[in-house]
Parts: sequence; structure tokens; C-alpha cells
Amino acid sequence: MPEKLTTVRTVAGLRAQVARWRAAGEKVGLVPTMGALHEGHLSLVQAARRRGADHVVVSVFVNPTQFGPNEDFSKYPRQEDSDAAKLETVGADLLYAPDVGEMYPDGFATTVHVAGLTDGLCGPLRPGHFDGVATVVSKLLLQCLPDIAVFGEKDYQQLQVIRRMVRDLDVPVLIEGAATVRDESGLALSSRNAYLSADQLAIARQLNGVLFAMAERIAADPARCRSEMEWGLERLREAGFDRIDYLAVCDAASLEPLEVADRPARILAAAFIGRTRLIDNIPV
Ligand SMILES: Nc1ncnc2c1ncn2[C@@H]1O[C@H](COP(=O)(O)OP(=O)(O)OP(=O)(O)O)[C@@H](O)[C@H]1O
Ligand SMILES: CC(C)(CO)[C@@H](O)C(=O)[O-]
Ligand code: BAL
Repeated sequence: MPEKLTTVRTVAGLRAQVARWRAAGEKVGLVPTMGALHEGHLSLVQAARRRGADHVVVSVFVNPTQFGPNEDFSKYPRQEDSDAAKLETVGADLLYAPDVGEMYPDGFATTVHVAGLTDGLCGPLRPGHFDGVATVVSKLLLQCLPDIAVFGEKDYQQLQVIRRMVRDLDVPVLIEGAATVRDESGLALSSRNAYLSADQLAIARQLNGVLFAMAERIAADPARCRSEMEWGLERLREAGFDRIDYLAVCDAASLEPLEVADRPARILAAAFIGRTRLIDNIPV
């Protein structure tokens, strides 16, 4: 029988529970999130179980250090009660919901920076974002010391950054990526979709179609990267996106931009509708 979901708010509380599972020889999975949970997050809990975790810890922490000064930290949705109810439906075991003081005690002075992979795409457009992510994910991994941690491919650059950070710092955890969960129109589920009006949602729902069309045409002719990017940018403008941060065809591992998709590649995009910034990516 799965245990009922319990909530802990301190590193000591988290470690005490994880220690009990370890003493019983059981494997622990960690799913880091910022809450406002949807089916995409719940799929990560299920993926952790499928990949061998006997118990799954889900962290919910809206991490201030990964938001820029003009970003949506204060309005980011916080809904712990409904998050807990959703986690129960997929049999998560522990909700770890620290406050900012627990995560960043007075005098906190350390930053984890992953070079190279953060030079392009979201990196320069959200200065400091990946330092905030790498630092808080390092802390979450060290606080919980899970056997595996699962992250969504929806945040593809983030996933690559975390893989590199874990490899470089010899963190003893297996990092697993999980496929993007989409709605019936193909729109990638995202907590920020809740900011969109009905008209804006109709625009958002066109993003994935443009990426899938580009992927099909580039797969047929790998030298078409540049012309397909121009085609895709035009389609996104026509669809009504207000600002396109990037639309790029990149090497799937290094995230270097590609002119010719002659190796595993990924098409990645970030675009604004009003003040809401959406991201998506798919393989070629
Ligand atoms: N549609 C999705 N499918 C699979 N995983 C997802 C999906 N959306 C988010 N995730 C993953 O869930 C984890 C937590 O992400 P986060 O809490 O930021 O959710 P989000 O919906 O991406 O929110 P935001 O709108 O802030 O980007 C990350 O590993 C992220 O990649
Ligand atoms: C990994 C993460 C939980 C770190 O705050 C966040 O960036 C997210 O929700 O993807
Ligand atoms: N989903 C990644 C977290 C962020 O955008 O800050």
C-alpha cells in the first residue's frame, strides 16, 4: 500500500524521512518543481517510479534566485493544497516545501555556474537564471540525496545544464529526462499557461505546430535549417506572438546552433504572448 503524502518544510525533516527509506533498502526519487502542478509534473512522479524509485519526493519551491527583476516571481501561482491533492492521486510519498529562509539562510554566498551550455538560448535572455537553477538544484540534490531525479524535456536547456552540473560535480544521482506532456492541441503543459486569456491560448496552441512542421521538413532535408528558421519565425509572427526570443535548430547535446542537421538535433523556441513567456522544443 502506498503511504499517505506527508509534507516537510525543513532539510532535517526531509533527511529523516529519506534515512528511514534508505535503512529499509528502498530507492528514492526526487522531482523538483515550482508548484502549480499539472499533468506534466505528475508524469515525472510516474516516471520516477517506472525508473525504479520505491518512494518519490516532490519539492515545491518557487526559487527567487532564478527569476530576473522584471520577471513573474511575485505573481507565480502558489497553491500548495491543490498541489498536495494532485500528488496524492499519483502516489507521491513526500512533499518537500521549504521556505526561502530554509533554502537561503542569512549569509548564503554560493553560486553554481555551468559555463558554455548557458551561453545561448535562454541564458543571455534571462541573465542569472541558470545560475539560480543550478544552485537550487544542487542544494535540492544534496538535501535529499536521491537515487534518481527526474526533469522534464519541456525545459530542455535546463535538463542539459543539470546533467552537466551533476557530471562535473560528481553528484551521486541518476538524472532522467521525461517527455513533454501536451494538451489535445499539442500545447506543452506549463504552469504559466494559466496566465493566458482564451485569445492568447489560441495563439499559444500554434507554437508546437510550427515546430513539428519545421522538424518534418528538416528531417527530409537536413541542410534546410536556416530557411526553415526563417519560415518558422514568419509563421510565429503571423500567429500573433508579440516577441520571439529565439527559434533555433541546435545540436541536441551541446546546444550549439546548427546550419545542417546532420546529427541528433533539437528545435527550441521561446516567445512572448503579452507578458507571458512560453518555451517549447522537439527533436529532429
Ligand atoms: N508539460 C510538461 N511535461 C513534462 N514535464 C514538464 C512539463 N512542464 C514542466 N515540466 C517539468 O516539471 C519540472 C518543474 O517545472 P516547473 O515547476 O517550472 O513547471 P512548468 O510548468 O514548466 O512551469 P513554468 O510555467 O514556470 O515553466 C521541470 O523538470 C519541468 O521541465
Ligand atoms: C528545476 C526547478 C524546480 C528549479 O527551481 C525549476 O527550474 C523548474 O521548475 O523547472
Ligand atoms: N520551468 C523553468 C523554471 C523557470 O522558468 O523559471
